[in-house]
Amino acid sequence: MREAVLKNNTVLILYFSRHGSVAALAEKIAVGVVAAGATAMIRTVPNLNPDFNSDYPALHPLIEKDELIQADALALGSPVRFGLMAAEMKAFWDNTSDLWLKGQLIDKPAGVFTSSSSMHGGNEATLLGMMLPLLHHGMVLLGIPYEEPALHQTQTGGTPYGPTHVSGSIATTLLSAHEQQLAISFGKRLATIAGKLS
Ligand SMILES: Cc1cc2nc3c(=O)[nH]c(=O)nc-3n(C[C@H](O)[C@H](O)[C@H](O)COP(=O)(O)O)c2cc1C
Repeated sequence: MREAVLKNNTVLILYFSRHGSVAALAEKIAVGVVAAGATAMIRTVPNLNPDFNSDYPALHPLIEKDELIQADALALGSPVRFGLMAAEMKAFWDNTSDLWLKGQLIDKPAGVFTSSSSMHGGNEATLLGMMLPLLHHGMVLLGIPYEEPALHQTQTGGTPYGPTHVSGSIATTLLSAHEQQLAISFGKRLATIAGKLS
């Protein structure tokens, strides 16, 4: 963290996760948010798949749109689904045109995170795609600067576009040390910039 936050801002960490990997990243981002002196509000979105057979019990409440308006910053997470964000998360954003019409998210800092099973399975493409609705809403996008040593060192996940986890073929939710470090650093940065902008 470069500077302390100026007041107790709230960072909304909004994610979808089927097997817990994205949820594990969300928890680490929250650690960074809290370390920077801000409040972490973790929320999820409803499952849409009728065949859904998750081994991950959702631990966090479903998002209410007012919470998105009230938050000072946003970290948005989804698993990679064929190189894109999950339909569940896309459906959430497809239902935000009322906020868009009123410009209610303009100038809020935001960033994105994801988990893929394979190293080159589309995690960066997914992160970039997740940024697009946030840009349409006028949000201020943040990634992870290369001053963070783990970004140079990682042999697992973690990108300048946002935190990632490579869960592997057995879909482990255990994050590597570098993945954890980058998620924490990202949370600190979101909280710090939110404090500067508010
Ligand atoms: C329908 C579907 C599509 C997927 N597409 C990809 C993909 O394109 N590339 C990849 O590496 N992993 C892909 N995966 C694997 C998930 O992204 C990966 O297991 C991720 O870690 C799951 O996150 P979660 O544990 O939070 O649900 C896909 C999984 C599903 C169910």
